[in-house]
Amino acid sequence: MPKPKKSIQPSAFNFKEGLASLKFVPRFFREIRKVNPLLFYTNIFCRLVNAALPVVMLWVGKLIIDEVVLQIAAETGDLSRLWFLVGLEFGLAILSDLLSRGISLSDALLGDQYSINTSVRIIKKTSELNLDQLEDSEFYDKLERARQQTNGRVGLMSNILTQGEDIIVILSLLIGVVSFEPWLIMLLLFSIVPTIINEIKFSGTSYSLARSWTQERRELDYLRYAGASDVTAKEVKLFGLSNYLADRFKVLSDKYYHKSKHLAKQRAGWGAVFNIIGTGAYYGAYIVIVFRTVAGIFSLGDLTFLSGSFNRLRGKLQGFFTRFTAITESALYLQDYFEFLELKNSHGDVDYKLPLPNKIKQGFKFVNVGFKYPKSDTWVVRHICFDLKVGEKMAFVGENGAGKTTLIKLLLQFYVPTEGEIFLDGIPVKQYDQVAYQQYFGVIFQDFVKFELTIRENIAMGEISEIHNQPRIDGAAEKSLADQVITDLPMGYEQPLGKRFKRGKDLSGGQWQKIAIARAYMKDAEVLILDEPTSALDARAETEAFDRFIKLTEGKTAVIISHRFSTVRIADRIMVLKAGTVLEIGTHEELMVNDKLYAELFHLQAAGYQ
Ligand SMILES: Nc1ncnc2c1ncn2[C@@H]1O[C@H](COP(=O)(O)OP(=O)(O)OP(=O)(O)O)[C@@H](O)[C@H]1O
Repeated sequence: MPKPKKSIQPSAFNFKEGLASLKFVPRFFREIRKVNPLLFYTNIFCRLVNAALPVVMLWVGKLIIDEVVLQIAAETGDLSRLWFLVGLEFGLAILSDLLSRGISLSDALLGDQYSINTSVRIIKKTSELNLDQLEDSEFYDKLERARQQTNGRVGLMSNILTQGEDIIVILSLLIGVVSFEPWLIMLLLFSIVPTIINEIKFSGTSYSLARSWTQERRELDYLRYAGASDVTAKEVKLFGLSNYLADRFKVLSDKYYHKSKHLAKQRAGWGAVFNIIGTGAYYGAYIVIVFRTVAGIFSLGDLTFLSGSFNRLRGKLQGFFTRFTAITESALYLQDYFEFLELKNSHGDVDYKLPLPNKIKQGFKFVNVGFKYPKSDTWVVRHICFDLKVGEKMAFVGENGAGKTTLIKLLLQFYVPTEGEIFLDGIPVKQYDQVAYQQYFGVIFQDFVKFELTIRENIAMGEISEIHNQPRIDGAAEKSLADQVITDLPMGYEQPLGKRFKRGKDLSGGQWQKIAIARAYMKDAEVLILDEPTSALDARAETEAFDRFIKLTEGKTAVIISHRFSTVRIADRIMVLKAGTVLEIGTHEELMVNDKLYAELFHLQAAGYQ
């Protein structure tokens, strides 16, 4: 049984850190307000009115009891004031109920809208970042914590607003109690101090435990996915992996469970002890109030008002402190979310970026380019020098891991070369505006995305603003041979693909590739790159796809990566890579004469077909 790698301890939590995280709260509220100002202000208004009600209701209750006592003693028979007071209390009770429901409703609606807004921002932020950042596991930890932000923040919002509401309730009740018996406040303080100590002791521990487990939680999510998803189901069944994955999941989650159980038990144990002390203090106060009432110092109404107010005050104050720690913990997640939003593209902000030429004039030039992936000491490619001339069709070939895809990623500025420089029309590519630069390219990678959306959307992803431009979509589908796939589907372009959704239809590997290639044609890009997108096509379809590609992209610059030499040979020039360096470069005929790796591999494949 594999064991989780390290022992995870929640780091010691600093109470000050919790307090400091509160500085994110104003920004949080500004964002919620922006999401729906009307709902936001309605919520605040309802809470303000609701906050004034408890003390008013307790006071009306006191007046009712005093009136009842008066009526019993005086026997006047005039009950109109009593009925008025009862009616008033009834009205207040209904108002309080309506306000509470209004608050819950607006909390839920605001929370939903805010979570949608947060998810959208996370998607957009992710798209702004560079590939080296997206491929980093620390990035995934940040993303995971930011994602948690999207669900849990409804609670934070209502906690903070309830806190504000409770401050008003506490102040109004305090004024009521102090005006009768100032010393009761001493008892009150005594009754809540244990709660405060308890909260300070444990505040932040849940957050620091959860934070220290971010990576393991991602691992758990992944194991859940690997063990229970349509994508992995075939192999899980065939290799009998279900128990292995389930056990691995259980070992890791049990470890978390034990840690959080220990924390929860400690919290509950201490909480119970401190609560008993607090309850003792309350009953001390209650006994004093009862004695004073018996001695005739307080009326019966005063008794109910004071004991009611005291009890509520204690409850509200306890709630205030408990909620306070919940708020500081949640605000720490807020900090994670805002930190995520502030992530900068790793290529940095450069004050001025050159505009791109409308048309490429000369082409690209790699000068002594070398690259190591982040956090790696290995040169994946090195001393790479070649030209990709405008209008040229170039093919990259080489064994697995030779560095072909890496060169494409460098050309696309997904990564910056560790040494050397890439030029476009004589200017280093990093001087151009990166977003505009990447728009130059239409690329289909070997691991292209199978969007589980309609065929129309899958093709239009190449140029999404043209999704309703039927002739353009038809043209792209025809060029990539996807039109044959579409004709056979009952819903045509509107056919949802994949198995995830209702009416979805899955395609064969080759059919998916044709749809993906249509995406490249959809974009009227200056440079087209096909990174092994035809590996699942049958031999006839692949040859046809490449022939078409060469013809249809007449005048455009293109790069093709393929392991099939029979198709690669039609490229203008072929670059052969070996272990990250350029071994040979030239036309098919030149390389055959050269009689090195290309000629060897070509003969090897040709022999396989004989
Ligand atoms: N994101 C990454 N982080 C670290 N190393 C990577 C990453 N991507 C690729 N590599 C490493 O870089 C080397 C070159 O990979 P690359 O994908 O460029 O090869 P390739 O020639 O396209 O191979 P194939 O024909 O198998 O697609 C490999 O050794 C690979 O392990």
